[in-house]
Amino acid sequence: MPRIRLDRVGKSYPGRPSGRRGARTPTVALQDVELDVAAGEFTVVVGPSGCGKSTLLDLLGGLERPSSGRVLLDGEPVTGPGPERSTVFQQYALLPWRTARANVEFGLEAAGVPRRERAARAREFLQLVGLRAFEDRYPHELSGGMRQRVAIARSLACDPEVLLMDEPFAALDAQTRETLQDELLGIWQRTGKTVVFITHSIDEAVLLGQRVAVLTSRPGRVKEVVDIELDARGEPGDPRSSARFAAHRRQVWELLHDEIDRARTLEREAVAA
Ligand SMILES: Nc1ncnc2c1ncn2[C@@H]1O[C@H](COP(=O)(O)OP(=O)(O)OP(=O)(O)O)[C@@H](O)[C@H]1O
Repeated sequence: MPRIRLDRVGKSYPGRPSGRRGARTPTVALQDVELDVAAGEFTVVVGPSGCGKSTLLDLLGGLERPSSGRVLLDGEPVTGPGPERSTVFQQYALLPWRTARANVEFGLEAAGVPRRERAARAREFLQLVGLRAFEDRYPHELSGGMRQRVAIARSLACDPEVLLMDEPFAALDAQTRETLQDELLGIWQRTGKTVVFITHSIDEAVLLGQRVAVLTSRPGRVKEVVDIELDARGEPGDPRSSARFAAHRRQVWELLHDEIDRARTLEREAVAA
């Protein structure tokens, strides 16, 4: 049984009232999405802007309910958020009045973990993301990359089985982004978590994903799932410069290209309407 199964999932949002009668045309964000994610797998989702990627992650996180179809976790329908899933967002949602360590402890408090164990676990996970020396710093004393590391440590400290990541590195400079990509891969290899990761970057998708699911323009469906085979993953040298990386990159780009064009046309039509 897959850890996650999206079974013909659709999601519509009520549209804004428009016209003299105030009629609402619903926005169909996702339609008939089929996707399985095995336990321990790193799956990346890419797709044109507005095709429903964040919606997909919200459904997995239990923050939204599907309008049709089923979202299953270990065979059971997802009915809300749960401790076995944790989301990392693009903007590091840290509490500014808490130190790095207290931010990591935050989720553990909610889970009822005793104080001593909280402190030890928070330190362990700050160590894992290379921030042990910064545990007493407040968010405003940390760089963007460090803050995002704290957010990742906070998610991991609760030991979720599934890590949901919504463009977690998008706001970072290129160098910090590469460092965090490498760190995340290392953490994933060590911990064996199931990861669903959303990105706009094809390079990031090919580097991180064992599989890359390419969505169509809205309403988003799975156009194709590309298996990424990068032997270089465990080898010395940067996998980004391998010939296989370039081939996968091209493959994903070709799948995405038409969808991005279609999404732009739809956007232009919507503006003109
Ligand atoms: N709460 C909401 N109410 C109404 N419409 C929404 C809501 N959330 C998302 N949408 C619409 O659903 C569609 C999909 O949005 P979503 O944010 O999931 O796309 P996305 O692929 O993550 O976009 P981007 O790549 O630009 O971040 C968009 O047309 C968006 O306007």
